[in-house]
Amino acid sequence: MLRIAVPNKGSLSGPAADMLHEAGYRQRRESKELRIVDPVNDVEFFYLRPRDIAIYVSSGRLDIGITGRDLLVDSGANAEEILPLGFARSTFRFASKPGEATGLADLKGKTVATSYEGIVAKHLADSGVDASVVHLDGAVETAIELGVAEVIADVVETGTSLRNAGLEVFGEPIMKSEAIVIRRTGADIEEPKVQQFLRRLQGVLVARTYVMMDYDCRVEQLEKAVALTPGLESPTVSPLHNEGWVAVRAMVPTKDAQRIMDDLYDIGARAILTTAIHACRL
Ligand SMILES: Nc1ncnc2c1ncn2[C@@H]1O[C@H](COP(=O)(O)OP(=O)(O)OP(=O)(O)O)[C@@H](O)[C@H]1O
Ligand SMILES: O=P(O)(O)OC[C@H]1O[C@H](OP(=O)(O)OP(=O)(O)O)[C@H](O)[C@@H]1O
Ligand SMILES: [Mg+2]
Repeated sequence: MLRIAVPNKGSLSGPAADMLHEAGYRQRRESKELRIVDPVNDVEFFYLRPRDIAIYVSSGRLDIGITGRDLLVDSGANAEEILPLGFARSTFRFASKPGEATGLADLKGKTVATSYEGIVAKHLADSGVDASVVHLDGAVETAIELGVAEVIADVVETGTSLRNAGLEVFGEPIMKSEAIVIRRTGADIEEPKVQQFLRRLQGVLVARTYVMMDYDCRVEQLEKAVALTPGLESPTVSPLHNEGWVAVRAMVPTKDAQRIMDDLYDIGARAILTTAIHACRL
């Protein structure tokens, strides 16, 4: 049975459970459940603190985990990213009161408050900057106002939390993060059960980012039309009863669908339809 660690709280937990549900796995009904078995799919899910997941997976007792890239790096655990999942996207950045710092060099001798001590200490050491780090569990934006630190290093998504605290980012982003699937470093990812799990999640990712597009066009316009909708491998082209016309079917990225429909219309394609993809295996 495949044993999988899933975040039980915070920004990662809801989207991770949604993705697993979309991939056809049974998920817990109550937030107090700490583990459930999905006998149909031969999988057991363990609901753990996001921060602890890399540690459990690195021990080898759990086969796979879903966590954040920043949490994996921060833990220093012996686990590696095997699939990015596209949600809980954020950057990890330094911030201070406006005008207090413009780059890493300004950190010398200062105190940096963060919940991600591992990332920050390594970044400072790699950059040869001598600054102290104070660990806080969360709400680190307040640390400057309350005199615990002059600088913070934290997760930034919209920037609202920083703005509300009157702080500004400075320097280059320390890292970009998103939810990822992890496995113990060096463990076999070709194992059939692991591959099947990854294919299911990849199917959800594709279903979320592509739509199916169908349209009719004149044979003379086919090459131009196909250039607009090349599909993943190659579009399906079927003859229509009306001579000189064909029906074309191809997957297109959802974000480009409206523009592609306009371009197809302009070259004479008609009956242009898009439909959602609910699941797929590429
Ligand atoms: N506002 C946010 N937008 C996107 N991703 C976020 C946000 N806040 C945290 N994350 C991501 O979520 C993961 C951290 O999850 P974790 O549950 O520890 O923190 P949290 O979501 O801040 O929850 P809490 O602090 O309430 O426990 C990290 O990968 C981080 O990058
Ligand atoms: O740029 P934003 O969109 O404002 O998002 C970033 C904020 O979200 C998270 O905080 P959370 O609400 O999880 O509180 P925490 O600091 O206690 O973790 C993170 O720690 C930042 O504070
Ligand atoms: Mg948080």
